[in-house]
Amino acid sequence: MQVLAILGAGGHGKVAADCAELSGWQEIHFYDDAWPEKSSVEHWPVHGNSRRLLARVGDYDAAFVAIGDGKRRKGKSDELKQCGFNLASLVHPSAVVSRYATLGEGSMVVGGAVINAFAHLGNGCVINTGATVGHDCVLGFGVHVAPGANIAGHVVIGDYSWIGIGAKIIQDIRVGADVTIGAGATVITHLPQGVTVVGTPARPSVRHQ
Ligand SMILES: CC(=O)SCCNC(=O)CCNC(=O)[C@H](O)C(C)(C)COP(=O)(O)OP(=O)(O)OC[C@H]1O[C@@H](n2cnc3c(N)ncnc32)[C@H](O)[C@@H]1OP(=O)(O)O
Repeated sequence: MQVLAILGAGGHGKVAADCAELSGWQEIHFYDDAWPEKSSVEHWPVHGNSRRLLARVGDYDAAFVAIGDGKRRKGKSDELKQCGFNLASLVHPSAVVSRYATLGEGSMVVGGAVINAFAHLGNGCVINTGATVGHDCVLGFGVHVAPGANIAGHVVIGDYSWIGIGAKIIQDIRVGADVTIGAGATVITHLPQGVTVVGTPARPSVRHQ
């Protein structure tokens, strides 16, 4: 029996469990640092917090970190690896991942997403529902491409950047690390590290009083 531990019993964890079951994992055990207050998620019991999980490396074929924040996801993934866990990558059966693409460990590709030929994704990336990643793209660690976002060919995206729901990035664009692209934005210029952009064409977000 193939048993997977999922750390993070929130909405992202539920999607991960669904992807895992549909892709052949036979048993899912959740862990969450809100345990014991949080004792279950839907019909899945929560078996402990991350400290408990670290002590149970021999009980699992692999672990998956389902924490939305990319930096926390990376931190917890590193801890698990150092303790000897294999990190699973999860691909929903309705997603299409080119045989010529590479997907880093601890990543998840959700239903209806497409990753095209010669795209290379770092560890801990999330390609969410119906998102597309074009040919020859390079995504760093912990990049989240939210549902329905589209990334054209030859785009480079730095570590931990967040591509908002329904956003578009045209071809050959370079997006720095820690960038946030707002929902529905259209990115047509290179973006420096740490910026938040919104709108079409995407511009730095400014709050008006
Ligand atoms: C399965 C899942 O659920 S995955 C989750 C998917 N969710 C997402 O992708 C969410 C993406 N997040 C957003 O779009 C957010 O609005 C953010 C990150 C852009 C907000 O960034 P902030 O810098 O905090 O923006 P803030 O809220 O201060 O707004 C600043 C200005 O930008 C505007 N703004 C914010 N978001 C957007 C947007 N997506 N498009 C256009 N304008 C926007 C605001 O209206 C405001 O303008 P105003 O002062 O004239 O009203």
